[in-house]
Amino acid sequence: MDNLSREEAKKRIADLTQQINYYNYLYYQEDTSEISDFEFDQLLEELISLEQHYPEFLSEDSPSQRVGGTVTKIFETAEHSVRMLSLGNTYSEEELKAFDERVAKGLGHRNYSYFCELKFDGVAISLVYENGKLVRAVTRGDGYRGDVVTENVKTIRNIPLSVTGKDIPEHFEVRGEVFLPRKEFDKINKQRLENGDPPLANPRNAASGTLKMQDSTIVAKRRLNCYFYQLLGSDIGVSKQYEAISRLEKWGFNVSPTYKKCRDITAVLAYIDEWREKRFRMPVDTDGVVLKVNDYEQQDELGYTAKIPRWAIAYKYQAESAMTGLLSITYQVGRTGAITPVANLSPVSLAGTTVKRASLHNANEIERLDIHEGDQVLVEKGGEIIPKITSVVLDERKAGSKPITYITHCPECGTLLERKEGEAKHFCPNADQCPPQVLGRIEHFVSKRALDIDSLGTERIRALINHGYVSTAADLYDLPQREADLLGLEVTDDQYTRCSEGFLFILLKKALYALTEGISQKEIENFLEAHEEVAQMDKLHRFQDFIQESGKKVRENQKRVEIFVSILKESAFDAIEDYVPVPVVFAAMGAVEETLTDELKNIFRSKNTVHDILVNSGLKFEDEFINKAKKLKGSTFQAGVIKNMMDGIEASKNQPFPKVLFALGIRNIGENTALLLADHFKTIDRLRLASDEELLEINGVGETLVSSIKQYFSQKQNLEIIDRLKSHGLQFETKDEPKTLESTKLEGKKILASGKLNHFKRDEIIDFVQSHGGIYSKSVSKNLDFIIEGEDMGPSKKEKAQKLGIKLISEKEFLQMIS
Ligand SMILES: NC(=O)c1ccc[n+]([C@@H]2O[C@H](COP(=O)([O-])OP(=O)(O)OC[C@H]3O[C@@H](n4cnc5c(N)ncnc54)[C@H](O)[C@@H]3O)[C@@H](O)[C@H]2O)c1
Ligand SMILES: [Zn+2]
Repeated sequence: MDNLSREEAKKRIADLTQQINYYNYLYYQEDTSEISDFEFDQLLEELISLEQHYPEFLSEDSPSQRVGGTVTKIFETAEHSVRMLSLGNTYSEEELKAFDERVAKGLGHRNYSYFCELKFDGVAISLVYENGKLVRAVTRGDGYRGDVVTENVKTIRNIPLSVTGKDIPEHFEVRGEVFLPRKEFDKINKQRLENGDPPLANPRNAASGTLKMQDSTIVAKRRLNCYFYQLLGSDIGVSKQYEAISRLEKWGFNVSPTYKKCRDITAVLAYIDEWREKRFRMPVDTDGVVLKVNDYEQQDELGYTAKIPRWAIAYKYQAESAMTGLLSITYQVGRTGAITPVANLSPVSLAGTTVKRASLHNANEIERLDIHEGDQVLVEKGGEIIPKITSVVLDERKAGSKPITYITHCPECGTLLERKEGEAKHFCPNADQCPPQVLGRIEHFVSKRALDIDSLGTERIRALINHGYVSTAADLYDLPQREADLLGLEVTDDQYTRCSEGFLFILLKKALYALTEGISQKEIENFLEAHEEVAQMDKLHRFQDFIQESGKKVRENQKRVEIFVSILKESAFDAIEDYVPVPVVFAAMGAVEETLTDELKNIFRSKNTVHDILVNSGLKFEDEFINKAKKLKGSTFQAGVIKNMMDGIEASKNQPFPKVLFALGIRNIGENTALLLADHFKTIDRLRLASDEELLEINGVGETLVSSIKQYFSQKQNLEIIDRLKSHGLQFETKDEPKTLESTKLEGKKILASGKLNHFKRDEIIDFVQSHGGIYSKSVSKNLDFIIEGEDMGPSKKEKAQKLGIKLISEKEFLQMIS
C-alpha cells in the first residue's frame, strides 16, 4: 500500500469498489458467487484499509459503508424498526484479540463476558410478532428495508405462527438465520443432476433463492429451517443476550444448541477450537463463530459503525483445502442431454469427509484451470458441499504431461456432441436414442400426473432401456409379450459407471466379492468402509492381508486378487475410485484375454451390464465362470415385480385422453394445456390436423405452442408411436359422457381461486367452475379471465396478477355472477 501513489490508490479504490459491488450484486440478487467468501473478504479488507489511508477517497456509498444487499422488485417491502446490520469478520486470532482490546478500551474495564455461537450460513430474517401472532417476515435487504416474504416463511415448519404464555410482550421482533439443511440441499442437487440441471452452488445460495420464490408451495417442499439469535422490543424484560436466547427457546423458537457464555477472550478461543471440526456434524453449514458482548447495556455503550456493531464480530474458519492427484475425468449425461465432466480424485480427507470426486461444470472450467493428465490439484470444500478444484499445483506437474482433451462424442451413445453458441455446456443431440434422455421422456410418460404407472420407477426403466427393451413409450406396451425374458434381468443402479473412453466399470466391492470365495459381501463392505481414505491400489494390497486374516480359501483367493491387481496395473484404463473396469475383472476370472481384441473392446463399451454381456454379446463362456459372474450382478427382476409392472401398464390404458396427451411430452403442453386441447378437439387426429388459425383461436394458445405442436406432428417417428399406442388401446379421444352443466354462465372463462374460500373446499371450487362451463386453471398466467380472491391470498401472487392485469374478484362477487 505504501508503494501506491495517491493517484494509484484512487484508481485502486474505484476498481475495488466496482468489483465488490459486482460480487455483492451476484451474491445478494442472483444468489451465485464467482469467487470464494475468503477472496471476497480479502478484497473488502483491502478496500477498507485503503480508505483508512486515504479518507479523502472514502465515499458515502462505498461498499465498506453499506450492508451488501438490496431489496428485490418482486415483493412488497417494509422498513426495519431497528437496522439490520452486517458483522465485522476476521480469519485470524490476532485480530480477534485486537477486537477484544477495543472492547475493553471502549468500556474502560474488563468486566464483561461474551456470548458465543456458531455462524450459520444462511439468510438473515426478521419476524415481527404482535399480540403473540406472526404478522410479518422481512429479509435484511439493504439493512433499512427488506422484502416481505411472510407467506414463504410461514412454510418453515418450526417457526411459530403464534406464541402464548404469560410473559409474551405485546410487540416483539426476533431475528434469525434461515438455512437449508445440508441433507435437503444434497437431495435437491441429486435431483437436479439427474435432470441435467446445473447443481446449486451451496446451501446458502439455495436458501436465499428459495426464500425469494414466488410460489410458496415450492418453498414448502424445500424444507427450510431457521435458527434464531436475537430478540428485540421495548419491553422484553431481559438485559443479557444469554437470557434472551433462553427466553426464545422457552417460547418455542428454534435456537442453536451451540450457544455458550464465555468468560473472556481465552474462553472464546477455546470455543472456536472446540467447534473447528465438530461443526461439520451440524445439520447446517456453518462458516465461523459469532461472539457478542453479553450485556445489553454494554452493547449500547459500545455502539455501531455505519455497517457493523462494535460489540460483536465473526471469526471465520478458513475453508479447508487439500492437495490430491487427478486420476481421470468422466462425463455424465443428464436427462436433457447436457454433459457434465467429473474429476475422479485420489481419496483425500477434507473437512470431515473423504473426497473422491469433484465437479468441473463444463469445458470452460477445465480450460480455465488448465488441467493436465495426472496433475496434482487443490480441492476445497468451503461453503460448497460439492468439492471444487481451485487450482493445479504446477510445481508437481510431470514434464510432458498432456492437457485434458474434452470428449467429442457422447459417452452413452457415441453421438458427436454439440455446443450451442453462447452456452457453456456440450449437449448430446441424439434425443431419441441416448439412454439418459430416453429415460427422462419415459419417466415423464409414466409419472403420476401423466399415465401414473407407479410400478415403473427410475431404476426399472433404466434397466429396461439399457437392456434394449424400451426406447419409446410405445415399447412399454410390447413388454407383456416379452414377459418371460424379463425374469432375472439386472436392475442396474450405481453399481456401474463408464470411463471417458466408454468402457463399463463396476463397483470394486462387487468385483472383490466375485473374485473371492467364502467371504461375504457384508465383510467386503466393512473392509472397504474401514479403508475409505486409502487409495485404490493400496486398498487392494491391504485386501490381501484381509484375506489372510479371514482364513478362508486363503491361497486361491489371494492368487486371484493378485492376478487381478497385476492386470489392472498393466492396463491403460482410467482410474476411478471405488470402481474397476469390467474387462479386467473378466480377464482375472479367466473369461477373456488380457489384451482386448477390437471385438471385445466393442462389447465392453456397448453392453450395459454383466448380464447383458453374458447373454447378448455372442461370446461363449464356461459354465463355471457364468456361475461366479452371478456374484457381479445387481439385483434382478423377480416375478412379483414383473407382475406389478404388467398390471400397471394394463391399467394405464384406461387413463383419459388429456393425461395421454400430456404424457406424450410435446413441448409446452403442460397438464392444463393438455386439458384445454383435449376438450377443444376431442381427438388426437383433429388436433394433429388443426390449422394454425384454428389453434390460435383457442383462448390460451399462443405462437410458441402452435409451433411445438406442428413440430411434434411433423415427425414420422412420433406418428408411429401414436399409432402403436392407439393399437394397444390407449385413449386418444375424449369419451363423450355429456356432462350436464348447471349453467353456461362461465362458458370459456379461465378462472383460478387463490387463498382460503368460505363456500368451497379446494376441489369443490374446481367442480363448481367446470359445472358452469368454466375452465379451472392452476397457475397465475396472463390467460386467466379472473382470479377469485380468497382470504389471505399470497401478496406475491396478488402482485403478479396485478402486474399481468388480471381482474381480481371477491368470493361474494363470484357467487353473484352465478346466481
Ligand atoms: N463470494 C462472494 O462473491 C461474496 C459476495 C458478497 C458477500 N459474500 C460473503 O457474505 C458475507 C458478507 O455478508 P454479510 O454482510 O451478510 O455479513 P455476514 O453474513 O458475514 O454476517 C452477518 C450475518 O450473519 C448472520 N448470522 C449467522 N449466524 C449468526 C449468529 N449466530 N449471530 C448473529 N448473526 C448471525 C446474520 O444473518 C447476519 O446478517 C461475507 O462472509 C462475504 O464473504 C461473498
Ligand atoms: Zn448421447
